[in-house]
Amino acid sequence: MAETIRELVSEKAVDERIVELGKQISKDYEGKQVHLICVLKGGVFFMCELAKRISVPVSMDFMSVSSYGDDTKSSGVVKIVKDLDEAIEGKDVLIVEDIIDSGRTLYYLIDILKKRNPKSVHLCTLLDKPERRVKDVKVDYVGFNIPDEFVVGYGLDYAQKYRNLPFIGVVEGLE
Ligand SMILES: O=P(O)(O)OC[C@H]1O[C@H](OP(=O)(O)OP(=O)(O)O)[C@H](O)[C@@H]1O
Ligand code: HPA
Ligand SMILES: [Mg+2]
Repeated sequence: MAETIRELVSEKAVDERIVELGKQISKDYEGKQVHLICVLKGGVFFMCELAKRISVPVSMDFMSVSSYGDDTKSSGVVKIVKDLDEAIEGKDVLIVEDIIDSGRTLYYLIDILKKRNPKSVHLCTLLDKPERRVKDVKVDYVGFNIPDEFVVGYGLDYAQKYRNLPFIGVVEGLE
């Protein structure tokens, strides 16, 4: 069977939810500057759209990490592939992710970032799959809770494809 994409969250619903999240974040960070940290590559579409909807001052930085599953030697530990350009000491950091699935990536990343003495660290994700959680991660802002299905679009890929879809879809017809 050929791969097809079934829409799970429409473009309109994603866009509207991002506006709401931007309003909530602007309220919560009133009087502060929020330092957005994008986890590449998946977080990039969401972070750009979210940043446009935040009305307090925003600065941005980017980080790339590689996660290793249970079947590899490093037992789920995250490795930094591209580090941040700037120090985060004293900053109000908001990590922006496309999805929290097992929680492994963020569990390790939050630990790494907290050691750099930011003023605060919070987490915003477009999608959360709570059923799949292996590592406990506190998520402060969630766009949508989704069921345990493999999703693509809005930054999320399947074998590097489909990141550019403007909606969230489920890949069907996988072997
Ligand atoms: O909660 P977890 O089980 O750790 O999964 C979530 C992470 O996995 C995906 O990234 P991936 O490592 O595939 O890289 P990408 O963003 O470049 O696609 C996603 O963007 C999250 O960062
Ligand atoms: O459902 C998913 N889709 C794409 N990438 C992912 N990384 C973790 N979960 C997912
Ligand atoms: Mg991915």
